Amino acid sequence: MYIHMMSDLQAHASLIALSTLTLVVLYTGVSLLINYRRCPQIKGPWLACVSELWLFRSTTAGRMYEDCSAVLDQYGSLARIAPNKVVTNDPVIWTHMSAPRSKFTKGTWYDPTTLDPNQRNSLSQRDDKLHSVLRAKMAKGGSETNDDKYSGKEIPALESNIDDRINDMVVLIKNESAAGKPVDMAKIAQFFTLDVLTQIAFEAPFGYLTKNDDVFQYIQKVQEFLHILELASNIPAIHRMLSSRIMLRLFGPKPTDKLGMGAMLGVAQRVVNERYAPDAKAKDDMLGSFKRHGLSKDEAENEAVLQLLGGSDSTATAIRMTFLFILTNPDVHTKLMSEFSAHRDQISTPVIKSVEARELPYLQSCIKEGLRVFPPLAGLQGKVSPPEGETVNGRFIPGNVEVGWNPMSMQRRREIYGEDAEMFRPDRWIEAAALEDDGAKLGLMEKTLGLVFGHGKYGCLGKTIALMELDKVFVALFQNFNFALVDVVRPVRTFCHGAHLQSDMWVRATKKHRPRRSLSKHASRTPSKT
Ligand code: HEM
Repeated sequence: MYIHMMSDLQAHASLIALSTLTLVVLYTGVSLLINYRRCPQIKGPWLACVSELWLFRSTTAGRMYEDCSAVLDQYGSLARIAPNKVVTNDPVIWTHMSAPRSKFTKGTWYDPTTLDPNQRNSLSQRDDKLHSVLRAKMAKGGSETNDDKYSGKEIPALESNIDDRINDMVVLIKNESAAGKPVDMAKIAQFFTLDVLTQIAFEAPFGYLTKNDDVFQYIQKVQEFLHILELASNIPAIHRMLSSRIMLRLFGPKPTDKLGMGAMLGVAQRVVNERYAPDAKAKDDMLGSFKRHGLSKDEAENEAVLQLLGGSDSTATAIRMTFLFILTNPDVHTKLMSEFSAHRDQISTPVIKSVEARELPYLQSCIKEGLRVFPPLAGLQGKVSPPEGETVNGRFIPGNVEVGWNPMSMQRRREIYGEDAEMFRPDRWIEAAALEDDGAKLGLMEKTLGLVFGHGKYGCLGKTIALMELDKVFVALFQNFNFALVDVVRPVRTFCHGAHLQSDMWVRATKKHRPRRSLSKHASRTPSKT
């Protein structure tokens, strides 16, 4: 009797186990099928078509950028990287999605770029109406694409502020090299961009260059945080988990922090409070412009800190990589120096003016080529298709699919830039300008290159500032110094987590002796304020 009961129970248990297993297999199979059917028109690695595991694995390994480039090579200009995510390197699709009246909107990728859980900023605002209201407030005149935001018109001292920071950078390199020390150009490039941006945002530079120090350990802390940010952007479930109130209270940046992003929020709070006080005097700078155009106190705080996140790593990468390409291509370096010599009388000292730099075609070609071969921002920046789906450039994109990009493979398209698109060759821009085709080729190249700053309703708000920095920095570096790489085997350490984390770009700098005005007379007199 007992034995009979036991065998009955065992049979029962086996039946339950089998049924559970069958249900799990069925559930998994149906889920994978449902996942697959969300976007069957667009092909990609099988794991990516049925689950988020492919994207998760690639992002945690820090290989998302290379992996997306490889799937685009394999599957064509639209490839699937998750059940409801695809990646593209097609400039027509990318331009279309960000056009002012496009029905595509910002996707979940942007959610983690919210710095304050109670307030979306211009980057993280996904509601198109609210986003355009915010952008219009931040822009002079509120033009549709708002390209004149942060421009010299809104901040009259912008150019002279950048000139002062260029002088600080030259002084720092001069001092280090006079002491016989190698200089880390990866660090110096970001000290420069952070000093420019902290001055624009908070009235005075934090003095990264003058102190030769990572003030608030901002660079170190942001580098640590970018890996998580990329993971949360690519995998919404991780973002939901990290953005819970408890997690934010425990680990989120707080204005009371002594270091990192939180410390920046603290400075932003203090400076904005002063500026928005009832008796505060109006000023002709970035915060003055924010206030004039109706940004609330909280919005101004958020936008001030967002600039640092959006504009310091990106511009620093553009400086580092273009510098490295010029330094390691002797023919390019020689042509650039010849251009500087030929235009010696038209180049202001100690710092070239932006309008003068725009008249130097070879310098401009180097800047364009650096941005092209190594686009500074590499996150997916996905835009969601309208619910009914849409056909763009001959490809149907089903509804509610997030389309991200891979700027590096977009900027190396051979049919646009030539068979040697992989190479840093500034002359391609000069050659395209000389073609007798009514500017067709050059126009296409410039339009495609422009996308490194985004486009239309989502275009970069800091493009004018970034280009002004680039106009000046290479003239200052290569006119003042001879450079040589310290480590020719590994000239720079570089990892990509949406932005490029770069360090250890050690060079030996030797001051050139040229009959120029003394730098010390023109060096910055702006006080540090941290
Ligand atoms: C070489 C340097 C830079 C590059 C390549 C770059 C590129 C970009 C890109 C690709 C976007 C996103 C476009 C999209 O969502 O589709 C963007 C947005 C943005 N950038 Fe930049 N950027 C640079 C420098 C700067 C600087 C210096 C600042 C600030 C002073 C800045 C502020 C912003 C802001 C506020 C946004 C959000 C715009 C919006 O969604 O309305 N950027 N940038």
